[in-house]
Amino acid sequence: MDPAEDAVIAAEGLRVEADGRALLDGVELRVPAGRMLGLVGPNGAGKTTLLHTIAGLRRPAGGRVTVEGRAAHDLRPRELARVIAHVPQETALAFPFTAYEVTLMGRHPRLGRFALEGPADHRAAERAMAATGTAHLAGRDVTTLSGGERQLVLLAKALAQDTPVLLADEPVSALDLRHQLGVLRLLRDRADAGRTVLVVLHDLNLAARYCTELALLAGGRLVATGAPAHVLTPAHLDGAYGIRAMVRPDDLTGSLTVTALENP
Ligand SMILES: Nc1ncnc2c1ncn2[C@@H]1O[C@H](COP(=O)(O)OP(=O)(O)OP(=O)(O)O)[C@@H](O)[C@H]1O
Repeated sequence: MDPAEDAVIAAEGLRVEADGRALLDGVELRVPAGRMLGLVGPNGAGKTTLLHTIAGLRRPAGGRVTVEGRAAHDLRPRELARVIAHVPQETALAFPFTAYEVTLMGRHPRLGRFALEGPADHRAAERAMAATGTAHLAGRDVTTLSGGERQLVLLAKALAQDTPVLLADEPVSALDLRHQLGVLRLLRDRADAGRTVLVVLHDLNLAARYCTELALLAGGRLVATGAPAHVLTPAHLDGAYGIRAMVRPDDLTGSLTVTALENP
């Protein structure tokens, strides 16, 4: 991440606390447009907390985080939703809307007060469902969908929102292999088209393969940021996860693969 480039997402000395404990401390991050940043790190490292803070759901206790130059928690929710789409880690859906209605809700921040969706909104929803392979679920009650189907519909909703910034918290955690690759390709294509994507991933091999850069978080602090080859080193992985790991380029994809070894 070149500090000279304009950052769409920027964190400076970011500190977030809960119950007097630091969940994030001294986080420095700059993500320019056109990048797909993979946020990786062990359970409880602070990945979701960082995503929530960028999305304005948490207020920093120190430092600052900005999106397109403005602090997310200072923006009104509708304003914010025109800039950031957020795919949450939790995919539970309480109300029996259809998958199409849920996807179309992604358009609501763009509508005027009391305005109804127009043809452009319906087209955006249909495109998002086609892109996520969920068109066949359009008429289904979302409370009856499988975990993976729900995850894809929530991604469709975020895509329909059509924002310059997309935050996705473990968006492939419930997906089969084909859908994992499809979703990560979709996110990478959006980044390559000039949007900014921040994605939390546990699978380091997929992270190395699809992300333009990685940020490795542990204990609320950034261990390393930059190109996958800079971040995914045995020393960093030992420091963050406490594992011994081999890191090699994959013969077929050329991207790095991490093989974690059991402790002797
Ligand atoms: N509201 C809260 N009050 C107290 N502690 C919290 C709160 N929210 C999160 N934490 C703690 O902050 C730490 C970071 O949580 P976070 O959800 O950001 O981790 P994560 O890296 O996303 O983890 P995972 O990979 O398990 O999803 C955890 O130890 C969690 O227990």
